Amino acid sequence: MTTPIKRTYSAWSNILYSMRLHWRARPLTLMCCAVSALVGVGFPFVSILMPKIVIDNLTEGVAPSEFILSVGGLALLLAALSGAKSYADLITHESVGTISILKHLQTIMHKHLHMDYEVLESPGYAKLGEKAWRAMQSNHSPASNIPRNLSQLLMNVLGLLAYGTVIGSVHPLILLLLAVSAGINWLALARARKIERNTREERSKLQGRLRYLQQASKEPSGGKDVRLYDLSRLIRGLFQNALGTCTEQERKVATGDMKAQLADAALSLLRDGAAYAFLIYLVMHGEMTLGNFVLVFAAIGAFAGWLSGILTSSSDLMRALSEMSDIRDYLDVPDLSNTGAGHALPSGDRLPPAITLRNVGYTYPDAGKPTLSGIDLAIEPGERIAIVGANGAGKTTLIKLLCGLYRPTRGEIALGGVDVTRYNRDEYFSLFSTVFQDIHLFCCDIAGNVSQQPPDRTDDANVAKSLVMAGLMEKVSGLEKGASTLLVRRVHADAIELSGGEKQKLALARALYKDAPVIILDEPTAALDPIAESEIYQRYAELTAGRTSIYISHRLASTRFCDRILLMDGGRIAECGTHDELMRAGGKYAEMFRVQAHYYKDGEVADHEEAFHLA
Ligand SMILES: Nc1ncnc2c1ncn2[C@@H]1O[C@H](COP(=O)(O)OP(=O)(O)OP(=O)(O)O)[C@@H](O)[C@H]1O
Repeated sequence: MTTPIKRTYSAWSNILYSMRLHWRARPLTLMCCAVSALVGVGFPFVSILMPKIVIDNLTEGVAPSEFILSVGGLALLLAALSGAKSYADLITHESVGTISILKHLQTIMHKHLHMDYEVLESPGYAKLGEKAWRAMQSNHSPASNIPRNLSQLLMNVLGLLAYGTVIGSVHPLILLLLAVSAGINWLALARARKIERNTREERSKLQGRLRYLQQASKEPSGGKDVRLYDLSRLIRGLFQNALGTCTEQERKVATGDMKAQLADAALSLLRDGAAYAFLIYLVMHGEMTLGNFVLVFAAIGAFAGWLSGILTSSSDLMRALSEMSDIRDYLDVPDLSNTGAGHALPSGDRLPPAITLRNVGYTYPDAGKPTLSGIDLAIEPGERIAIVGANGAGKTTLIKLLCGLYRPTRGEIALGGVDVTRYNRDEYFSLFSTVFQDIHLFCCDIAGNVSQQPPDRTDDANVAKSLVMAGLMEKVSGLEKGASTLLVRRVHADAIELSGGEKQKLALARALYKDAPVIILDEPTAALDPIAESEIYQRYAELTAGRTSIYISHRLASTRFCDRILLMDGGRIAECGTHDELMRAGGKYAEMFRVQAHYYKDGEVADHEEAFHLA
């Protein structure tokens, strides 16, 4: 898997996407956006029309009833428009950003839960994520407010047209003056937006780093090292550095914005001054009525507002659309595996057919060289395989490939002769019960952590049986609420904490509960005490009965109860055979075994070995 590709979404595509999202969630918000735009022009227009009508009526000496009718009618219209605007603004304010954020959070959660693990883990996807999270920082972020941006833009355009018509009817020269100043303003704003665009990638990266350091400072798991190794100075230094660069970048953007605003203010002063002088000239020479003077005077003042409104709202819209692309890039990363209908899984027999690896290789995304290469292996149904090897030899990577979390970048893995990529991904996952080295507990009770299902779908008898087999029942039955005891204190105040070994037993119980035809255990006893470990060895045959099993361990002696041992070295299977065969071969396995055996007293080794033979 390579780094996810950044797509290009046109402005129209992002607008449609956003409108569709809001329309599906709450059509009223879009209607209110439209109302807000129309009333946003109508209300101020009627407001500046009113003084003209009052003056015209007075200077023309209309009848009092006609005066009251026209002015009263306008006053009522103003009240109605004001009410409509308040209501529309209330709805759009309250809903637009919130709808967008909630919808995206929901979609992202769904995406995270269902996407290919390989993509989820890839650095390229994490980079896309930084940008997307930045774009969704709050319900006020631009990308969350596209309908409001559009409404603002529409209002400003309509305002410009309406007021431009009024001003143009007096003298087109005034309009030309206003248009030229708008052009200059646009250039200043475009420059500011360019700075913002050019620094966005860097700012996202920096914010990602800041978030990581924040996280590192508060994670209890890392808190021990922070204190005992006095890491605080290092973390603070890195944080200060990132913060300094981040502030510098943000300042660049703010300075660009400020310059654009200053240019706008200076131009407005010049432009309005010149236009007002021209109006005064027209009135003094009798070329304009007093009523029209009042109207156009007010229109010119507001015209600048519509103009800068267009510039600001279109620039905000561009930014919002560009940030929307960041969100969609993140959401639209495609799955690589087959999530549709797949080849039917072999059924009937409980054991899955043979799993065959042919010349399998795997290179991590963005890694320079392959982690695994040239793996040829046929795992027979019901076979008990042990995988051993030095740190970083590729054992965990191999099992991630086997259980479908990764796709080989070379060669093929087949189940019953069928390339596993042809099976539906989730159906294929159902074949495997796994215990990985890093164990995650979920914020539900112990039973839920074992069954990985909601309470109504949890088989309590199976939970109890799995806990007994994993050696955790003694602990659980000693708890006041038994298997209903909650885990994860960060979420539940009355939750309990499990020790490292207890977590490992819980993970084993989880694997046993699932009861899949293939069980994969990656150093499942690393955190167990010697008695618990020995019990697992003795029960290994029972635990894996009727299943194909793969067992990774650094304690070579513990792998003797397996049918076959694979020794991995440098991403390849270097040796393969039974314990006796490998010892006779006198290769790396024999060397590693002797190094370990050396640390056991003869008697202990003998006891240990006896236990293995029982399995
Ligand atoms: N997500 C990853 N991205 C990039 N490289 C990785 C990733 N996971 C592991 N590696 C690299 O792949 C190599 C093999 O790792 P793997 O975890 O498969 O080794 P292992 O044999 O299980 O090691 P150990 O005995 O320490 O658990 C390591 O050198 C590691 O740096």
